[in-house]
Amino acid sequence: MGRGMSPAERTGRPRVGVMGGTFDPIHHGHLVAASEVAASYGLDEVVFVPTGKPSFKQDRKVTSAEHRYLMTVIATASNPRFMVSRVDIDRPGLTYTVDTLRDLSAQRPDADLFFITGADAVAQILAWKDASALWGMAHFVAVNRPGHNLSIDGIPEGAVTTLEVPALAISSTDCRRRAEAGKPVWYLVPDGVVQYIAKHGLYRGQSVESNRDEAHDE
Ligand SMILES: Nc1ncnc2c1ncn2[C@@H]1O[C@H](COP(=O)(O)OP(=O)(O)OP(=O)(O)O)[C@@H](O)[C@H]1O
Ligand SMILES: O=C(O)c1ccc[n+]([C@@H]2O[C@H](COP(=O)([O-])O)[C@@H](O)[C@H]2O)c1
Repeated sequence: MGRGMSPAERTGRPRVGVMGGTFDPIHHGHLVAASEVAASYGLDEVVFVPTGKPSFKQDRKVTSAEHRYLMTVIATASNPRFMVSRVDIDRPGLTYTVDTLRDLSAQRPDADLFFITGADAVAQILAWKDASALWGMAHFVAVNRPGHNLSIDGIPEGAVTTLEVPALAISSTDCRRRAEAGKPVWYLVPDGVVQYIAKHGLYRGQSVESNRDEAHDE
């Protein structure tokens, strides 16, 4: 049984969700997406994987990986089925899902992997590094997201399935802008993340670093 199995197929192997994201900061849209996919696909756990240097966000500043990692740990701590992995933040260079899945597969050779992605991310998936290799490494689950059309046109049949989840019009961009303007982010992000943002003065011009991959700069 390959990892790009049909989601309905029960192999007896652990079913592990992989929720990749920059999580700058993590918000309830991410958590609801992971929870809904876990319930619908019978996942045993979901591993949240904060990106190191997200390849599609090189034109913007991104908060340091350690802050994003710790906010993700805080946000997921109360759910016994949610885990957080450092594979992407500990790997040098730009973050690519082909590397994420390779590393997680090596750590969990017994598991079937389900990569969870929102409508905006799945729309670009054919432009991801080694896209054609991805379908054999995990099954992809695309969830709806307000403001984005959920389309899987052009993706090989059966590689991606879609799931309608409760629509939460929350984005990390909006959370950052609100924090920067001194507006509340209560109930958009978990309480502990609100407190973490305030404690470290995030999104007020501090703690951001360039997201350029200096190793690739000329
Ligand atoms: N409100 C949401 N509902 C469903 N999926 C979401 C939502 N927000 C983000 N996602 C998905 O979660 C994954 C990680 O998203 P990411 O960390 O980039 O958050 P974001 O809110 O899109 O951030 P930003 O606004 O900074 O671009 C992506 O697959 C994205 O599509
Ligand atoms: O592999 C790629 O080329 C690739 C390009 C863009 C995004 N991704 C992955 O998609 C997930 C969401 O990314 P982002 O930038 O929307 O936070 C995250 O796990 C990224 O590593 C992956």
